[in-house]
Amino acid sequence: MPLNPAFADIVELLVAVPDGDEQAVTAIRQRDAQLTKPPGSLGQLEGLVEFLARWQHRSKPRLDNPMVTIFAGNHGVTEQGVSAFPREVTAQMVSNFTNGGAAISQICGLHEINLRVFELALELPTGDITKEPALDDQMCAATIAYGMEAVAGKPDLICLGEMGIGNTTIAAAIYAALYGGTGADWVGRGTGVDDEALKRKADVVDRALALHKAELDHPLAILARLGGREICAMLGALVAARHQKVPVIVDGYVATAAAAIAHAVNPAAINHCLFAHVSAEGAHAQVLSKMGQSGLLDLGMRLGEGSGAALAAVLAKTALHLHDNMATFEGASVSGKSV
Ligand SMILES: Cc1cc2ncn([C@H]3O[C@H](COP(=O)(O)O)[C@@H](O)[C@H]3O)c2cc1C
Ligand SMILES: O=C(O)c1cccnc1
Repeated sequence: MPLNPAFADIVELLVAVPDGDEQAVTAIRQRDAQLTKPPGSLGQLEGLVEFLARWQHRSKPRLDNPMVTIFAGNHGVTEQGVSAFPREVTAQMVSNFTNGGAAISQICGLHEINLRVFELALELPTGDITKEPALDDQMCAATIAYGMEAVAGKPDLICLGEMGIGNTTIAAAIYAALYGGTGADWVGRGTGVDDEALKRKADVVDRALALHKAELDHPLAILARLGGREICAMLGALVAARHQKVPVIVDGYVATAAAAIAHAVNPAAINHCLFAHVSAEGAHAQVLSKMGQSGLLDLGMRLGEGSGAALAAVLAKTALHLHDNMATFEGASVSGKSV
């Protein structure tokens, strides 16, 4: 089927992505070589500073205004008994985020990271993907556009997180549609479903793929048929960030689905994204490897909410602090490398 013209703008933004700033990276490497440590000894922390410089297009990157965004949406597929928790929890957790009681609220509070929650029509769950499309193309495109607003406050780093009961099933369906295989290859326990519900999740993915198979011929068609509002909005935030020179840290199994859609349109569209961690959920490691990526951390986490991404941002803040504040060999009168 020809792609709906509603998606023309987003395709254009995903295809015409700006390159990173390699001069800024060179400046970082020059300063790093002067710092009082053996070259390379801070390992991936050095790479984090280069990542910030390359995608902020600044030889002196800043993290004065890092932001975690949580996009929240509800899913018709919860009718199929695919989550250990009821749908109402999505809205309840949105209150918990703003009241400070959620894990992500505490991580952000402790480390001075801004937290913004975007509620996406929680009273209007998407269509049950075993029976109908999740969203129509217009609504999908409009929600992608809405997600672009996330970069309006000029954050210097954006962490993509989500909340949506049922959305690990949705992410699994997207991965199965993009990469092939059956539901069983991609589903995991999400909020902690038992063996029976795990089988049900796999079956739900298989039935959804069978129902929509004639219309899964473009990554954005896959997103509309199978996706969720929060995944659409995360895609919008991701691509807007690239054009606004904002590096992105992608959270876990669910947030990665937005990056997978972008990658399927244009692999270079996710070059400004860092994948925070390998989630314990389902086949997250395989998804990352399909995109030629790996997770920075591997802590056995499977929460969502942007929690893994926020922890990666803490490491990025630390890495940048070291880069900015360590003494040079000359300044501290420490002898440089002798051989
Ligand atoms: C209290 C609570 C807090 C959460 N925070 C994130 N999630 C995570 O779990 C959900 C996905 O799992 P499933 O597909 O099994 O429903 C998402 O909302 C995700 O962000 C939570 C889930 C619960 C129950
Ligand atoms: O890794 C994730 O994003 C995840 C895992 C389980 C439940 N919700 C989210």
